[in-house]
Amino acid sequence: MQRPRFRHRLATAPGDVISVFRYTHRALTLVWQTSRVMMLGLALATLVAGVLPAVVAWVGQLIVDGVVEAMAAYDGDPATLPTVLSPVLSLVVAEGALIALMALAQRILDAQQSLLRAQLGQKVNVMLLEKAGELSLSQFEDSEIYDQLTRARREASTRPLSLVTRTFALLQNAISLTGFSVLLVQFSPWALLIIVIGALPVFASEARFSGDAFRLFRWRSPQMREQRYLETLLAREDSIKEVKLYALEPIFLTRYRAIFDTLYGEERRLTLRRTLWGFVLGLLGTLTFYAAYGWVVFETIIGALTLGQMTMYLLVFKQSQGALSASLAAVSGMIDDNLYLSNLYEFLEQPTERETGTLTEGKTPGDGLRFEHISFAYPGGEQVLEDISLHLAPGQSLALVGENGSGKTTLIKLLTRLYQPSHGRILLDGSDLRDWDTRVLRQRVGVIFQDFVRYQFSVGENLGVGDTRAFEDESRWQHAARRGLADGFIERLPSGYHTQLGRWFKNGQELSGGQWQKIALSRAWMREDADILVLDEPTAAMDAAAEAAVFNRFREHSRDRTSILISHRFSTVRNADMIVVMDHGRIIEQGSHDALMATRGRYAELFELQAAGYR
Ligand SMILES: Nc1ncnc2c1ncn2[C@@H]1O[C@H](COP(=O)(O)OP(=O)(O)OP(=O)(O)O)[C@@H](O)[C@H]1O
Repeated sequence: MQRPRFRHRLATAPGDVISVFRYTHRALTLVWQTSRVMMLGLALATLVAGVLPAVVAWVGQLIVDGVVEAMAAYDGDPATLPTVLSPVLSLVVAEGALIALMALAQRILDAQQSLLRAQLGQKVNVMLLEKAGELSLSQFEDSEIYDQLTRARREASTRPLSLVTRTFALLQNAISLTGFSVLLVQFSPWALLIIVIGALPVFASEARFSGDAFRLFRWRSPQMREQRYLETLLAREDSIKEVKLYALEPIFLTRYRAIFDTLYGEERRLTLRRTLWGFVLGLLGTLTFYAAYGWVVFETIIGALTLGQMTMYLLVFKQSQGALSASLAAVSGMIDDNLYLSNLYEFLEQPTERETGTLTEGKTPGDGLRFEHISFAYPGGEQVLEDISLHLAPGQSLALVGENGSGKTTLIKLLTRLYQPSHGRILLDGSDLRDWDTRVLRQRVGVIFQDFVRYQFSVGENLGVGDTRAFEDESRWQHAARRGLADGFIERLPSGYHTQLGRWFKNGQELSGGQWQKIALSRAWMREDADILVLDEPTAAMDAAAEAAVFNRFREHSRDRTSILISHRFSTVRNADMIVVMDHGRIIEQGSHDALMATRGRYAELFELQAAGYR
């Protein structure tokens, strides 16, 4: 399979370098909102951990000079030993205590970070899921938005904390550096310059490569998604049956490997370049350090520095170099985090369509449902519904028939406002669906789609999802199950309504296709307030006796409700008050069974065909 190659350095506008920090403030706010106490704790521990190294270096100098002085003062008389020793020893104790304090500050920092990481990960994931809930169905079906969501879920939950940690690391190292600079400047201001010059090239190359790494991450996210999908196919119980029977593993695995090979190739190229440049430019740092080393040694030999000062300056040189490169690494890490956060915020800022109106009641209650010249095309797709007009009075039953793909389910998606018509309008009780409060609207409509969800929950909860207010109400479950004719088999299950369904969790019980459909039907019956019931091929998996029983029960309970039934079985369709025959998105015939049979059109033809099949 030919796959596009990633080209490094796609586009970096000059403004990017500054704008790259635009999310730092937001990340800080996010962490602040998550836990003020911990953020303050982090700041304090950072300050302590930042100041201490310079103090330790200074005490170190005092110790060495103290030792030299004590050596000179000690005249061999053991009686004077305590007086000579005690100042130096107390300095040693002080340094030990400082080191212990530093270790404590570091531990506290680590502990706070790991707790904050957990809290923030959860917070960002909830933000992402809440946002996902606000997206419209067409946004969900947009592969770019889906990519953004996947990328954000994979990376972004750890990035806000990482950004904050790095901001603090930068502060900590900047504080240490200031301390070191105070000491170093006394030696020579040039020494400072040498250190800065040594560190800059590595930083520049790191910043550049992290930009490249991010662009690579973005570029490959569709392929990563494809890989995840193949993993799902190969490792999940609902697909593994077919994969095994058709012996698909080799094909899927080959594809899986091919994707990896392309991605890995790009990653290797980048890693190699990054390592090579990191090493070469890092040598510059080592070089400057040893130049400074030579200089300090020289100054000590000619007597300009004491031995204590030499030890201190060498330590300070080493540590300031460390602190500087840690600061620069923090900055380049911050650039990195900002890039990944840009992805998170791009997703969170995706405009969502205003989904809801305010109406809770129509202008002319009792008018029922009206489709007026409805046309519709899925985003980026062709027209699938054309000029559909229909009126359905309360209590009437409608059956939709037509070939596969003729637009029946799409019509229901428009009725439930999962999509908006491209032209025309749908009225409920005289008011446009767009003006209805979607929550009220959806409470009035009970729908079971062909591809209803088989939740890996208990039986009762699988019914309860039909009405969130009665999600855990066992008597309502039982009532709904009786209407959907599911009560019989549910009561025979090991734990009745509390039996876990599906195979993902412990003691899960799998149901047959027909049993699942009865669960779905009962779920629709949970909607007691719904005055419009829609069943999209609800009985395709049931045996003939079960189907007949379901429809008798359905008619009995839906007498005062409007019902819409989609079915390919004409025996169930014939009893509807009105039958609508669809073809390529248009209505080609409509009327009662008898009227349609009398006109001897498409309906009559299809009905005869099915009837002949049963004879
Ligand atoms: N989410 C979607 N995005 C784009 N096109 C879609 C989508 N869902 C359906 N379609 C297209 O819309 C057309 C109508 O599909 P629809 O599901 O409404 O048909 P149907 O009459 O319910 O078919 P069936 O009897 O097979 O259930 C089909 O051509 C299909 O390819």
